[in-house]
Amino acid sequence: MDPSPVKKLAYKSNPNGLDNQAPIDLRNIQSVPEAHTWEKPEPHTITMESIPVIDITDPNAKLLIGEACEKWGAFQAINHGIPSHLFDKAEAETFRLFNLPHDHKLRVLRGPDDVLGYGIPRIQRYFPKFMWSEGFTIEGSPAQHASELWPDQPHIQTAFCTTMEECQKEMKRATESVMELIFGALGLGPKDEKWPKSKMGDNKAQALLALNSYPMCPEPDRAMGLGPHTDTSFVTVVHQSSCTGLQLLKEGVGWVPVKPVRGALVVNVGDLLHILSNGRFHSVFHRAVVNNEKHRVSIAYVYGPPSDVKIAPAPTMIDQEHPPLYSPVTWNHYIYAKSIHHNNALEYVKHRVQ
Ligand SMILES: O=C(O)CCC(=O)C(=O)O
Ligand SMILES: [Fe+2]
Repeated sequence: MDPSPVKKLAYKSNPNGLDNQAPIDLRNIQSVPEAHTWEKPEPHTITMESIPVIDITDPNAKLLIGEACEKWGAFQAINHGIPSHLFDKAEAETFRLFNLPHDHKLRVLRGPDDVLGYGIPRIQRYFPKFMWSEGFTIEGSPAQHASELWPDQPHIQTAFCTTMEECQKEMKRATESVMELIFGALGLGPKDEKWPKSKMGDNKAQALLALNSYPMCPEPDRAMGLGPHTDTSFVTVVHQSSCTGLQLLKEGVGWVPVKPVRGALVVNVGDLLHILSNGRFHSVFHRAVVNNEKHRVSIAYVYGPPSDVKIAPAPTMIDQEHPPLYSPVTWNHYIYAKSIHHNNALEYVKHRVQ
């Protein structure tokens, strides 16, 4: 029996690719090694524009979210009900993990085709240079990994696991509230028979908690925390703490920093939501830059449909002027397509008119 649907996600490693490697210890490095050097990454734009901050309990939230997903492909959600002290605890546990000696973290290194545990970013395979970051991915209880990380400290294992489990429970609840509004913005009401409740119900949605760590970098202009990418998910919900680093690509403007707002969750539209919206919602290119002052961490909840559900443009998004742009695709198949076609994966699932 497979205890975890998420483990089936097709993050296939590339035998010749950089994604097969273990992270190096990025602390105490005096200059950026050649394999980690990004030549002149485009600087961010100086602009007053930034993604909207939306109170999800506002009676207009559905409308505002729809506009934000069209214009930006992202927004910051406030009043989502997750108490700030839970994020303070989760952030403290995240630092506790990434501040461990490097060889301790390597005890829980992800295998080549594993999704869970410690490793380089999931998107590394798409880039010729290493990124200035490390990650730890959780689905459900991280107890097994915690016992390997802190073998003689059961109280630390318990604190880490309890916090991460609580964090997933709360992120799930908040993300489902946001998704309900997003579905509503697409004209898919809670009573809709066809979609989404009937398909997303029974707690079958797949989700991962991804802890990201960006150690201080001696030459931040020659390195990249996470290279420009879109997420494959419906949405990725990010708690980015007080340290800035996340930037979104806005057409005609450039790279726009996402200002940290205490307690807010950054909601990024992923490729599957772009498909569901028949191209109306924008799956946003984003990246994470690094700095030489502060070790930054972020906590991302990657949320998508159950493994057996094919995602296709919603019927409400289709009419004579808006024919379906994409063929139905499962999350798994889409991840596989993306591992081959990278940024052209959406083109690959474009509906081929006979
Ligand atoms: O660290 C961040 O702010 C962004 C994380 C992210 O883009 C991801 O986990 O996919
Ligand atoms: Fe991302």
